[in-house]
Amino acid sequence: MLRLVRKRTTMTCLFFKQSLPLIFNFSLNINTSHSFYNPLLSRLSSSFLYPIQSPAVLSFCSKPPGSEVGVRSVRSMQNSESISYLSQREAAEIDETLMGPLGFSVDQLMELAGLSVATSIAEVYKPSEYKRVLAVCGPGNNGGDGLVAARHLHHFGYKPFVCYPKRTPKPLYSGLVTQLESLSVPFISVEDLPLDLSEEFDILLDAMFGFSYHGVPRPPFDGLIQMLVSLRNYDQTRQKSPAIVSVDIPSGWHVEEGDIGGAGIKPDMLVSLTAPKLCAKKFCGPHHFLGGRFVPPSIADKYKLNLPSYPGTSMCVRIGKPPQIDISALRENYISPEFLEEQVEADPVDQFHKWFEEALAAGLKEPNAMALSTAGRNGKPSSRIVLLKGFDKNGFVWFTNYESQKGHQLSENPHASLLFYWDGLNRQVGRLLFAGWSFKLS
Ligand SMILES: NC(=O)C1=CN([C@@H]2O[C@H](COP(=O)(O)OP(=O)(O)OC[C@H]3O[C@@H](n4cnc5c(N)ncnc54)[C@H](OP(=O)(O)O)[C@@H]3O)[C@@H](O)[C@H]2O)[C@H](O)CC1
Ligand SMILES: [K+]
Repeated sequence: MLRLVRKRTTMTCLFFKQSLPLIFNFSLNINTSHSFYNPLLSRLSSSFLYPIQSPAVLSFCSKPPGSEVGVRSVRSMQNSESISYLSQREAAEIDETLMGPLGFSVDQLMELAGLSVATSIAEVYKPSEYKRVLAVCGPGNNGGDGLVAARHLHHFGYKPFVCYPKRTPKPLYSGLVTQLESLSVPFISVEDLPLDLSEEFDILLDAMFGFSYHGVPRPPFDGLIQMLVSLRNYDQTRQKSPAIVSVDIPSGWHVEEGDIGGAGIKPDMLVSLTAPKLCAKKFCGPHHFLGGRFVPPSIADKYKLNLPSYPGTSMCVRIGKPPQIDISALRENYISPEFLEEQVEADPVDQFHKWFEEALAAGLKEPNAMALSTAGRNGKPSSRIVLLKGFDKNGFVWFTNYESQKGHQLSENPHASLLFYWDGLNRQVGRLLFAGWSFKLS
């Protein structure tokens, strides 16, 4: 039974299962991760190939043209040549102004600085691959930033460890330590650190010294800096060595001149705070970020700061171009809970419902976005992202325009495929195959 009722911009497609029982085919394929092994996948696929038992009505209606969700603006590239750099004196002066006439407290600024560091790390190093973070914290505020960052990283799903050999007996610092202890973040003494840090950690957070560093490093920081230096050279051929992330200044570098002598730490990531210091011009690692989103216009004007603007609600912004990426090396190592055959719902729609609830609960962005693939009479497939507007045992509903390519293709060829990609749940869920569409326009 095929019914077509036309209205200007909307279309509802209905499938009446009883009238087309032989050509209807509905399956749900599951691909969650590498832990989901193929034999099971193939059995599941075949077991799901059955007609829906209830009277099937699959409908989809259209949105008027122009009502599509707006395209998000793409973050513009920042030219690192035009960025402002601060001298050591200017950095200290800005700090004093912020915490004097401008009414900030050190706790506040440190919290924002540490959060920026944690979010910068999360932008580049996913906890699925870079879980174990050792924060090496110094005696001053740079060390405090490291303690704050470690706490946020814990909440972001990383496993932080802290080496904090010269503790500052001020309430701010002891509070930060207590907060980490309450999260069971382990503190490791210098003596207990493994000789080869690369065995035990995926990220080394260098929060030893910031813009007040001077002279040559005193013990135990001389040794700690050497551990980071010996660990990492750019030409190293290890499969994977820990990423070194420096807070504000690579520790041991001259604040203005940089790595004098060239034997210092070579971080993979530098998170400059407020504005990059002069030494950051010498930074040639792949990831330079700016954090400390608290600079008021009076400071920016006074120091003629030319800094990239932070996108949206982000606490960090990349400076300069992202490194060239080897597309063939782009790969996540997914770790997902085991998924066994006996856990699968008998009805694929029930299974989908369960997963959709999980995707909603996980707070994923637009979990109802799905790739719809169709092919017209000529058999050439085309895919696009559409939004699921509802589903039940009768089918899945989305909006389309009757005059659109997909509208034409579906009217010529009723076969379609839906695919949901739920990143964050490590789940590429569901290929839903339909056949036997009929169209009702409303
Ligand atoms: N406005 C901002 O951007 C904010 C940045 N923050 C962070 O604060 C640091 C600057 O913090 P500060 O406490 O002024 O300085 P440092 O963290 O660099 O360290 C000072 C301590 O280090 C000792 N020190 C200095 N040189 C050496 C050395 N060669 N060997 C051993 N120890 C050294 C110093 O001791 P001294 O006795 O030598 O004075 C201090 O104990 C900035 O870079 C940001 O990371 C804030 O968190 C928020 C605002
Ligand atoms: K540092």
